[in-house]
Amino acid sequence: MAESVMDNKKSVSEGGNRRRWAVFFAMTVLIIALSAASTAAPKISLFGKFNTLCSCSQQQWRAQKYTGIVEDCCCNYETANLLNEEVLYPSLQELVKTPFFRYFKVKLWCDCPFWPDDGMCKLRDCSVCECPDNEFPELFKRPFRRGLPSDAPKCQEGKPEATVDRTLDHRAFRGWKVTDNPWTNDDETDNAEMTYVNLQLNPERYTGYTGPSARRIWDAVYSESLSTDPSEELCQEERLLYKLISGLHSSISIHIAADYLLNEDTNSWGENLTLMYDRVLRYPERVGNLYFTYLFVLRAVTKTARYLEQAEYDIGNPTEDLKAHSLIKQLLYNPKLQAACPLPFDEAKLWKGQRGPELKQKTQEQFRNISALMDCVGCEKCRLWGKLQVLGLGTALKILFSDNGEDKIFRTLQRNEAIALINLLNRLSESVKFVHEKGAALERTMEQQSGFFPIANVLLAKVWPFSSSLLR
Ligand SMILES: Cc1cc2nc3c(=O)[nH]c(=O)nc-3n(C[C@H](O)[C@H](O)[C@H](O)COP(=O)(O)OP(=O)(O)OC[C@H]3O[C@@H](n4cnc5c(N)ncnc54)[C@H](O)[C@@H]3O)c2cc1C
Repeated sequence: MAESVMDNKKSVSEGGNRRRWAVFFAMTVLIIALSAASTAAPKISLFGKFNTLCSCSQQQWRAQKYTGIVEDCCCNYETANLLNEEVLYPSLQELVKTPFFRYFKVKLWCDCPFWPDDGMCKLRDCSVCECPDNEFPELFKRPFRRGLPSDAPKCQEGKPEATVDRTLDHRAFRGWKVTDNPWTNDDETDNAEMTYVNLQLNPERYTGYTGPSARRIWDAVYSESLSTDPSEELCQEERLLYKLISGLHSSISIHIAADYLLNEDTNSWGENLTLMYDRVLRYPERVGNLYFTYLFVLRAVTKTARYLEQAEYDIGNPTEDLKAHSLIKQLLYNPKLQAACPLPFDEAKLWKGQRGPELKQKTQEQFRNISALMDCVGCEKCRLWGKLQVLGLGTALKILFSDNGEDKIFRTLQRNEAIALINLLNRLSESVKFVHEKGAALERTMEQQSGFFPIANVLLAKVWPFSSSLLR
């Protein structure tokens, strides 16, 4: 009897346990289903209200996240993407490979005017590599044959003792002037410490430059570009520098992520999409600023069309010279570009108010300080691309905002400025292409990944006390 009562109790208790486990199991399945549903399509709030977005319209929303006019510009995202894909990206990719556009003159060994150099670069890839003799344009070599040491005609990147004869510059690029750019800190007319770098051999990619040194540069650059309180409403002129720098920063981050050292032991390189999402895509403002900078620089390039078309691309190789010239014309006078986005950015609207001249002067000083900060970048390759792109921005600013009259500006455009401008546009074009092609899918994936666990956690937190009480 006692045994049967015990058996009875045991079977009642086992039956109860089975029920509790079944309830717990059902709850768990429900949580997983709800979490998956919430990330897949319709948003279901915990309070039972359905978000009106259906799966399809949500996808549309994502695809059209960057739509309409790019803020402060005269061209929309859709046109910018289309033109980039069909016209600018293919032409620029070819153009930057030509000898004229791939050799950049730069002062790499510089003293930081603000604080001691604290180079934090971890990788060999941080340093700029030498370019082989056979890569160098013949015309560069000629003056050396007339008296200079015979081992001189090579790129001297990374070697402070190597210098480039200034007569070289004039001979190689007849018709290009050497004048100082008022927007930048470096004296572009001073060839003394300049070296030539083959940009094709020094791609902008992950270098391992990180930590307090890099952070200090960016912090200083942003505090210079936004001297006003960011909470205040800013006019377009006051936003200009911040947007240009932020767009450039997005582009640098995209290039780091697109060519990342995935495994140092095996030296394998590839895309780091998580990094791209974390640094750029999850912030729509940074993506918007990338498009802004792209259109701003594009406007500067199209504004100089007449001059760039007539300039000499003579590096001593008639085939290459012709190629550079015809690619430039192809790019500048592309009918699609002229029809779809004739004025990517309207510079005539700026500096008009009473404070216009004063604001312009202030902006120029701020930009000169930003350009001086590039001498503090503690990684040679980052400094190379930082200097090139800041000179490219300075050239765009000079083209769009000089008071000297168009002819004078164009006549004082330097070869190195044209190289910086075109290479900067190419970098931005690569970044825009990357964002356009991979951005939406990447955002979806990342949001799904991060969406599942928080929702599951919230549900577990709500359901767990109840279900665990059932288990007791
Ligand atoms: C001029 C320069 C060139 C560089 N070039 C290279 C390179 O070629 N290769 C390389 O590996 N590293 C390069 N670096 C370093 C790289 O940019 C980062 O600083 C580094 O990878 C560390 O990144 P982080 O995650 O700390 O964020 P960082 O990119 O250093 O950003 C610092 C802070 O700036 C803000 N921020 C970031 N992006 C934006 C944006 N688009 N708009 C507005 N605010 C933003 C955020 O608050 C962020 O926390 C360069 C640095 C500088 C200053």
